[in-house]
Amino acid sequence: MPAHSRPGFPKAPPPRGPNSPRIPSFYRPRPSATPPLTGPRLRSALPARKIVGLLSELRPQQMFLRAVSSGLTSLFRTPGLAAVTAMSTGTFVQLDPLNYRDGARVEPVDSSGTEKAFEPATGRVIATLQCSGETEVHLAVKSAKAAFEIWRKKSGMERGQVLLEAARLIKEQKDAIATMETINNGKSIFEARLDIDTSWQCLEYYAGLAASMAGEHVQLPNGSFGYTRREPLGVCVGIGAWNYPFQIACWKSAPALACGNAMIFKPSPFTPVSALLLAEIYTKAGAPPGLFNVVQGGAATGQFLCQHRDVAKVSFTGSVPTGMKIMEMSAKGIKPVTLELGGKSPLIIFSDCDLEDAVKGALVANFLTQGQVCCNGTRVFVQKEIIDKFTKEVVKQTQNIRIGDPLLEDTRMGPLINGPHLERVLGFIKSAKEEGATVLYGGEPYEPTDPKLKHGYYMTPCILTNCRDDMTCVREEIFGPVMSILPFKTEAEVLERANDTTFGLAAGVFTRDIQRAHRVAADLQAGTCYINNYNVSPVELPFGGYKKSGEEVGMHKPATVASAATPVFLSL
Ligand SMILES: NC(=O)c1ccc[n+]([C@@H]2O[C@H](COP(=O)([O-])OP(=O)(O)OC[C@H]3O[C@@H](n4cnc5c(N)ncnc54)[C@H](O)[C@@H]3O)[C@@H](O)[C@H]2O)c1
Repeated sequence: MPAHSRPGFPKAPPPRGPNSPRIPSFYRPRPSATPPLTGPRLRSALPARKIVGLLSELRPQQMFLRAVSSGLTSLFRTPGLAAVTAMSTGTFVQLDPLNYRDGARVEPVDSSGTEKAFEPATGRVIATLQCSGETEVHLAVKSAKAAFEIWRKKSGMERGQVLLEAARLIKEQKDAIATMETINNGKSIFEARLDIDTSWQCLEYYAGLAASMAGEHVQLPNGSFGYTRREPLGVCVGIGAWNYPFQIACWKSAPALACGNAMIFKPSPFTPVSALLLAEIYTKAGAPPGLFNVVQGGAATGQFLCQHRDVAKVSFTGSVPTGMKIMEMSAKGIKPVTLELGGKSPLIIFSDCDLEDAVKGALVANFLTQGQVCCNGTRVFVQKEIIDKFTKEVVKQTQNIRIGDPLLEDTRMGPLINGPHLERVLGFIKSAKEEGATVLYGGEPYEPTDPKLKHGYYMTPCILTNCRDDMTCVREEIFGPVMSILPFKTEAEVLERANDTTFGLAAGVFTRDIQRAHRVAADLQAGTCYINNYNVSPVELPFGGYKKSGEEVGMHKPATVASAATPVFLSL
């Protein structure tokens, strides 16, 4: 999941009707007299739940911020999330409990160890989380089951109202949530705000769907009739990645809750903080306590969740190797699973493109969130006639990307998520050079001039040329700001090379030839294909993958985003 608010795209969708292509997958499929349908019938649905309001309004006594300024350390109660908005890099520490159960923050009753969460911009520890043990996971499931019994009896309209209120609260607190996201994840505040927009939009979207998801009436011979009902699955588990922490929590919980389920969400241990804000918002919006619980932890906690006999479904966002384990565990319990996994997506730039847009598109496809985006178009295929011109311009624009304190308004690239990940990304660049690639620009550790950022995990965005399809940097997901440029001659050739991958999350094409654009989009084996744009993710469209990028059981329903908007420009 991306997850993915994308700049330059039309604004907030209104709630949609039942015929929308994006059907939640958290309903229990029911036997039907009619031939099986794709979409609603094949998919299942997640739990719905209220939003708990602001931290300050809910439990001011539990929210502390440690402010470090001018060498002095003070501990004070926050006057609310608004205080977070006003915070600067290097000052936030989260001391509240990070689990959420029965409508309140709690410490887990048992734990399988602790994990430290960092502020990537400074390398400071901002939270130490207790990894929930088996007993805590069981308590979270028990609490969610009780909430489910209340929630499943609500009408779709009632569930939609709670989701709408939650969306409103997110909107109201957008800047504060975005600030928290930037502090814990490192993405620029400019991007974090866009993520929060697609978060509340998702809740609004499913709020609109909730009341209209219905079963069918079927006429039978001799005046008899039959009908189908749409029933929620029960307690669903959401497991998230660290690159879009709040947005992933919303994108998983909104469809689940809209369909009448309860959800237990486990964030990545790298980004434990913002899911709590969503839990509090749901509670404040009127969800019964327990409907959206948060348990913190790593692999062991995730396994307890997946293996729990009362968990009906697992929705996972993360890497392919973990996705395989999740699928295996879920198979043992005959549980449906949704997998949103990694990618190595192609971006194809034909010589008849609008070059300026194509360059912007390549930047957006590679450097958002410091390149830590699942659907990034990191294999940039450029037609030979324009490759020199394209490369020169893309290097020029990349040099202008402002790297630094992610909370500053004009920063466009912040730090990577942590030290080991930065080392891993730099390792890919080293091996690319060893295999014969040329670094045209970047790919080095970077130290911003501001001394408080000295221990942050920064690097310069990297552009590689002289790449071949068989190189490690071209085949494997790097998950960092590394663009590989590859020349091509013909449409047929580039299609074959673009599809020659075990992934299939996204793809892009830049051309002025409208017929070619749609022909190529149709032949690309990818869950989403962008035409003359990249990395826009409207909530109305499905987001899934081919091959190892993951998908729900069922037919591929690839989305093509043919954009009239210009790709957002990353440099200032
Ligand atoms: N397709 C999408 O929508 C999408 C969106 C965002 C990120 N991603 C992918 O996510 C990956 C990066 O995220 P990551 O590093 O957090 O991935 P990861 O697979 O390491 O971890 C993802 C989550 O799974 C948990 N986990 C790890 N081992 C587990 C186990 N054995 N059982 C249960 N849970 C377990 C982690 O604690 C974390 O919450 C990239 O590959 C990226 O492409 C995909």
